[in-house]
Formats: sequence, C-alpha cells, structure tokens
Amino acid sequence: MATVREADPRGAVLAFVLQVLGALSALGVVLASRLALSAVLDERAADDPDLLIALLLLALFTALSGSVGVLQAAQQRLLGERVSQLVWRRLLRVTTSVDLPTYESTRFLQRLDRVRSNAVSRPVAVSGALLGLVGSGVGVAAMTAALLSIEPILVPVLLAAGIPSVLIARRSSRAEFDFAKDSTYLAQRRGYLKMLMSHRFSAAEVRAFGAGPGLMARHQQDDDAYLARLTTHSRLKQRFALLTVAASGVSLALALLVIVALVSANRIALPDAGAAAIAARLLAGQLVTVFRSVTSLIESGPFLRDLEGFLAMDGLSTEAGERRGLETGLAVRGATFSYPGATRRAVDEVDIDVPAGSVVALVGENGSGKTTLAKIIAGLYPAAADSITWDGEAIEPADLRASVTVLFQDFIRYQMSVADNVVMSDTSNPVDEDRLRAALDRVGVGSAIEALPRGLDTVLGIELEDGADLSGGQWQRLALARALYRDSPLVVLDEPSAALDPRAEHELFADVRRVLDGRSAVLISHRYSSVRLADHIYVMDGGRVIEHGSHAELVAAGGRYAELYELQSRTYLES
Ligand SMILES: Nc1ncnc2c1ncn2[C@@H]1O[C@H](COP(=O)(O)OP(=O)(O)OP(=O)(O)O)[C@@H](O)[C@H]1O
Repeated sequence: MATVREADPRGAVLAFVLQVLGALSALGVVLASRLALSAVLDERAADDPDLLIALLLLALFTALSGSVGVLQAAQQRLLGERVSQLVWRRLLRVTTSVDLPTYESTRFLQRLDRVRSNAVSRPVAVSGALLGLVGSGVGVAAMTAALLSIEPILVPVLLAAGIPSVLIARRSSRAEFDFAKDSTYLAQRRGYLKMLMSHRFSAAEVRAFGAGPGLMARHQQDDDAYLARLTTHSRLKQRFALLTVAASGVSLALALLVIVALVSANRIALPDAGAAAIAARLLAGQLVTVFRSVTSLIESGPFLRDLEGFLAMDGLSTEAGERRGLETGLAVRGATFSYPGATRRAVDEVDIDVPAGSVVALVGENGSGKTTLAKIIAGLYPAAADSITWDGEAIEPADLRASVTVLFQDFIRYQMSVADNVVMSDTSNPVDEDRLRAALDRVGVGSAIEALPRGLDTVLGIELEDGADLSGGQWQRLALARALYRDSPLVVLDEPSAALDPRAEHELFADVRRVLDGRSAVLISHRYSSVRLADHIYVMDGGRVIEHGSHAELVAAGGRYAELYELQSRTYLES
C-alpha cells in the first residue's frame, strides 16, 4: 500500500473513495429493492408515491453502481501504470548502479530475469488486490449489516465459505512462485532464441548460415517443455480455483435454502426474503472478490520478497566520483581478478605503468586477460586493495571511473541521434557543440556526419522513424569520438581499429598523439602496425605480463612479442 501511496497519493485516495462508493451503492440497491418489493407486494397503485420513490431509488443506485464500476476500472488502470513506473524506477536504479562484477554472476542474471519478468507486475496486482479488498471489505460489511437486520442466521452460512478459500490460497501461492522459479532458465532461453530470430542484429548471420530452421526447432522444443510444465501447473491451479468457487457456491445455495425455509415457516416476510436473496447474492460476489484479493496478496508474497531482496542488494555505487588530472602517471601493482565461479585468475599479479602523456599498448593472444585488465584500470572491476595508484596515491574506484574513459571492443550503437551517440560519455554536463564537432573531426567522421539528412540530429537505427545507419567503421569512429568527447586525462581503447580500413587506421594511429590531444592512453590491439607506435608495450599471457619494453627492445629480445610481430609481418608480406 505504501508503494501505491508513493506512486500516486491522490489517485490512491480517489480509488479508495470509488471502492467505498461502489460498495455503498450496492447496499443502496438492496435497500431500494426491499422498498420496491414491499410496495409491490402491498399491491400499491402504479402511481403510488412510495412505489415511485422506491423504483427511482432502485434505478439510481443501480446506475450509480454501474458508473462507479466504469470509473474504478479507469482509475485502477492509471494507478497500475504509476505503480509499475515507480517499481521500474527503483529496479533500474539498482541495475544501473550495481557493480560490474555482479553482472558476471549467473545467479544475479537469473534473478534479474525473474524480477524483470515477474516481480514487477506483482506490485501492480497487489495494488489492485488491496483496492479490491477495501471495496469488497466495505461491501461485505454493508451486506452483512443488511442481512443481520433481516435474518442473522444467513451471515455465518455465507462467511463460512471463506475458510476453505483462504486455506487453498496459501497452498496455491507457493505453487505459483515455485513454478516461476523453476521455469526461469527455460523462459530465458526461449527469450534469447526469440530475439535471435526476430532482431536485426542477428538477421544476416541467421540467413547466411541458414540457421533459421534449427533455431526454430530448438525454440519449439523449449515451447513444448514450457507448455508441458504450464499444463501441469494450470491443472493444479484449476483445482484450487474450482474448490474456492465450489465453497462459495455451496454457501450461497445454503443461504438461499435457509431463506426459503424461513419464508415457509413464516419467519420473514416476502419483501425481506427478496432483499435477503439479493443481499446474499451480492455478499457472495463480494466474498469472492475478498478471497480473490487475499489469494492474490498471499500469492504475491514470495515474488515481492524476491523483489524487495533484489532492491536492497549490496554493492551499489551511486557516488559520482571526482575527475582528477594526471600529473605523473598511473601505476598498477599486483592487480588480480577472477570471474565468479572461475577456477583460474583472468588477471594474475599484474604490474604496469602508464606515465602521463604516454601511449602504452597491451598485446597478447585471445583470452590472455587484456580486456579484464582494461576494466580494472577503468575502475570497473576491483583489483586487490591499493593495487592502483594515481600520481603516486591510492584512488577510490569512483574517482578512477570519473578520470578514465574506456572504449570497449563491443561498444554500444545507441539508437539515438548522432549528437547523443557522442555526448553519452558526459551526460552530467551541458552539451558542448564545439567539443562535439571537434571530437568528430578528430576521428575523421565529421564530413560523413554532415552528409546525413539531418546532420548531428540524424537518428541512427533504421528501426526508428527517419532513422539512418552507418557502416561498421563509421560506427567505430563515432564510438572513438564518444571516448574523446569526455574530458578525461586517460583513455583505454580496446581494439579501437578492428572495423577500420587500413587508410583510416593509418590516419588515426600514425598520428595517435594528435588524436589523443594530450591524453595518456592504454591501447589494446592485435594490429602490430598500431602497437609498434606505442611508447611501451606489455605482452600478456594467461593473465600475466610475460614481457614488456619498447617495440625495438621487444623485437630485439626475440621473445613472444617478436614471434607474434614476425608472424603478422610475414602474413602481410606473403599475401
Ligand atoms: N564474463 C566472464 N566470465 C568468466 N570468464 C570470463 C569472462 N570474460 C572473460 N573471461 C575469461 O577471462 C580470461 C581473460 O579474458 P579477456 O576478455 O580479458 O581476454 P582478452 O585478452 O581481452 O581476449 P581477446 O583478445 O580475445 O579480446 C579468458 O580466459 C576468458 O575466458
């Protein structure tokens, strides 16, 4: 209820008032029916004022009850949207501030998936159930009062229906959560296969490999497995629901039998019997809503606890960090990192130095630990305490993140305008258009952007209306411009030239110091033509640095670097 109040305080009050009004208008229907029946059975004339008033009241309360229902539906929908928005905001606050290693944990990813697809809809269901409970609670009280005034014995008969329903709801709730939990993996895999078969990013490869039918078959298998589980689960739920309905039907039938018996024994008059029958029917309806709401509340309990646990997760880092200038340089000493569940260290006791103003390269075979080290340097993965110093002093991870810019090899292609794609690296400051254009020009993509239909405002992503698209190399330059737009003294560039043509690569890296404009850089690359221009090169293998020095020193040493460099040069010369 607190979430509902926080999401929309006025809407919550309005919804509450409408629920009460709905219940009271139902009571009005019962009382007006009693009056009307009484007037009819007294054989009043058609123009008798008492009969006319009773009929008018009956029409009025019936209309009121119907209109309140319409308003309630609209109000609940709005309230549901507000509650959903609030819960999403809370969830996204966690997903955007939890530290990066958490995203490497399967347990977290599965929980996130479950919370995203299930728990978020629950608060909306709970808010609906709570309102339903308020309305039907008032309704039950009103109908009970009406029945008590007519014949008290009817009340316990109808209320007894609730006991089995509540007991059933408790068992049903556990079954629902267990079903969702056990199906998480299947749901994830089905979602992934659907995405592969229906997204643009995968469309070309799926066609080129003719992978469509194979993926469809796997998807069908998962669909069948899910359907089989769902069928078993639905049968169980059906049994629970039927038992609840049966309990309420039996109690309603009993109440009506009691009314008939009371009329036969002349214990109540016919108008009272008529009103009691209507009240009993309405009360049975209200009780079904009460039980349904209680069931929904009980059923949502485990999901809400799952969500609450997720929202209260540790390891959130929301502090902004302070950008530092780099005077002497960054030093890494004994940096070590293992991925969750991994048996081997991805980075193992690594020492490197990045003097201010220098370009340092990291090379090594696939899986040797370069990207992991880049994430450590950028403050995204924790290394052993104080293993990173900035100008000779220890630095907080948040400050490190604020001071280092990293361009990943799998950078994001934002479906936003060209300008947004660049300024995304510095959203906490106002857009600086001169800096934006300078960054684009520095990576040689300025004129290509000018040629787009709406220049900097062109939206990228043809999925969007009026969206344009760029080539792979142009996207990479745009990502480079994004890294350069951010005013930080150190940039880490992970495979920044993988998609560039030889001329573009030469233009950018032969003159890399002009492009960097005074920044220091850590360059990760498999292209030795770029790497050889670095001031210092570290060669990694199995998470460790196995050798380092300038290009000339490493070639002269005749070690791993010399071997890899020789291999690549020979490939070029021979081809
Ligand atoms: N998310 C992850 N979870 C578990 N292990 C991982 C993860 N990412 C990388 N690894 C492992 O860590 C090691 C280092 O990977 P890393 O990506 O740092 O290598 P790399 O040198 O950048 O490789 P490449 O040249 O292919 O980009 C590899 O053995 C890899 O299998």
